[in-house]
Amino acid sequence: MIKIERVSHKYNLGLSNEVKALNNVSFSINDGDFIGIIGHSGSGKTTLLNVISGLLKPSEGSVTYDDKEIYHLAMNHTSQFRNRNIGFIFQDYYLEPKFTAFENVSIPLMPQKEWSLKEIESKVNEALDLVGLAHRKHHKAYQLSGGEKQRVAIARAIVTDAKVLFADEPTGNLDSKNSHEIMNLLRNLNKQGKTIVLITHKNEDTIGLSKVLFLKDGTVQ
Ligand SMILES: Nc1ncnc2c1ncn2[C@@H]1O[C@H](COP(=O)(O)OP(=O)(O)OP(=O)(O)O)[C@@H](O)[C@H]1O
Repeated sequence: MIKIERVSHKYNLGLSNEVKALNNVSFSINDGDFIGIIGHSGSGKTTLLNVISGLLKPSEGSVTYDDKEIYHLAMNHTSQFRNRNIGFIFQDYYLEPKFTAFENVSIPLMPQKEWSLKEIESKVNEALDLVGLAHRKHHKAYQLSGGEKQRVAIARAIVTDAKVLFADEPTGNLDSKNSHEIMNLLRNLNKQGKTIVLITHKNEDTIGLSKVLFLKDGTVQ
């Protein structure tokens, strides 16, 4: 379970110029939830996602995973915790364009020296199979369509067996057919036990989710 308690965040731009991006946000995420975060541009969605996922220490408040406060861990433990437990999916995919689909998906397994090359190969193949892209594994990322790129990014997010997936507008660059397919893939991963936190602009993406939070000016409505 993830608990977000009294989280506020200010970006300090110097010369007493600051932006209050989050204001006293509290909610919890149960294991197996599929949470949607929706809100207008600038309402604080990405800031909130970065705070919950351990990328951005908030100015105030706490984020705990099973009673472990992530921002109290030593810096290297926070990144180790993220690498093992959390997968990220972004609107712009962030793939290495000249790496193959297979190589892109293998990247998160590299810092965890516990895997042999054989184990890495089987995990990557399994993840690519799960997203329906086994037949494109030797394609370089730049040779893939947008929908295929997002599938590779999802395979990369799940290859470490991460329990929680954070998806920041994963359908933002896709047409409606591909968006629908990516949302179905995320729904299936959720049915298989992944906890998912999704940021979206699109109301239709939030249909059937366990909880939808509407953010306005940094506050949950
Ligand atoms: N690094 C930063 N430095 C200063 N201000 C920032 C920074 N990042 C975000 N902000 C400001 O914080 C507020 C919330 O931004 P955030 O990116 O969280 O919103 P968002 O809801 O994700 O927006 P969008 O839907 O447009 O991506 C905005 O007013 C933004 O200008």
